[in-house]
Amino acid sequence: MRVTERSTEPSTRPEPVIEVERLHVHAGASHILRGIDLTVRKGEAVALLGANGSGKSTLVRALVGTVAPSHGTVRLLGAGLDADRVPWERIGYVPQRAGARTGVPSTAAEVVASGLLSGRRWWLPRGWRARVRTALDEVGLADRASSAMHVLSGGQQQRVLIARALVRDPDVLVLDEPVAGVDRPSQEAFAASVRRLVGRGVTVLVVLHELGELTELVTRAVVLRHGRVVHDGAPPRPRAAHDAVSHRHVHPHDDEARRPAPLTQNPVNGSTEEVAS
Ligand SMILES: Nc1ncnc2c1ncn2[C@@H]1O[C@H](COP(=O)(O)OP(=O)(O)OP(=O)(O)O)[C@@H](O)[C@H]1O
Repeated sequence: MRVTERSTEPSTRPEPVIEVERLHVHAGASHILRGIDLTVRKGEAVALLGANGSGKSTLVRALVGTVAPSHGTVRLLGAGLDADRVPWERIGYVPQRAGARTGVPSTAAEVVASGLLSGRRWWLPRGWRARVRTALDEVGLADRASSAMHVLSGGQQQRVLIARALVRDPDVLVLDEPVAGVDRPSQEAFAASVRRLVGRGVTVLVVLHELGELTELVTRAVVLRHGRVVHDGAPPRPRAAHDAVSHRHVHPHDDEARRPAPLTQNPVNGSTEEVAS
């Protein structure tokens, strides 16, 4: 009998937290995601970049189960999305342009507390006030707990929504353009919280148009173009020459786009370009 040798060495790589394999998403006749493979491991801070319409939000929505794949698989924290065993309480999600207006005037603390409710649990857990306070403190809004949402700036409202995701004390945080159009203090507060979270071993996947305040923090960038991954590795470096708004971008055709290449990022609009060799 032939015995297959297997290594008894424990793997030193952190375990995968997000696993996407051959993911395709269609919407009507549109083929939006065209075979995405992506593994994010525990403790990574990954930026998902790409031009408008490249599929970033669709990928994130497929990850959290709000968009159904037409083909392929998604696993979160080791559980397949299709098997309905994902521990959602360990996952924080901030959707793109999440509306803070509910029709009912709510305070920041109430909005954050709603993050402690889940599909199966309609009551707040013991100690919820302290958790809400900690989450608001995390985004620099400890003093605004009892402020009504509508009196907060757009950036502060967005920070409250981030606190709503943080109040679960998640192991994984998925954010879709959390700082788009928000004021500078909110961007800085956001970067500071991500830094603390990553320091605690939380895995972060964040859709961004530009790395901005997160430049030093993000260790890996995944760039989408036309529904495909065209770069997965070191974050693109901003280049001074691209600062000009008038700068023209080259968008290669699909065939060229399949070839991964080193990229630089236009800091103005977040689009990426291949480095001239
Ligand atoms: N439900 C839908 N029906 C039809 N087309 C859709 C649907 N959702 C997304 N799309 C299209 O799929 C493409 C990818 O959209 P998606 O929002 O994922 O891109 P994105 O990279 O997040 O863009 P942005 O940076 O502008 O947010 C776009 O062309 C969009 O118009």
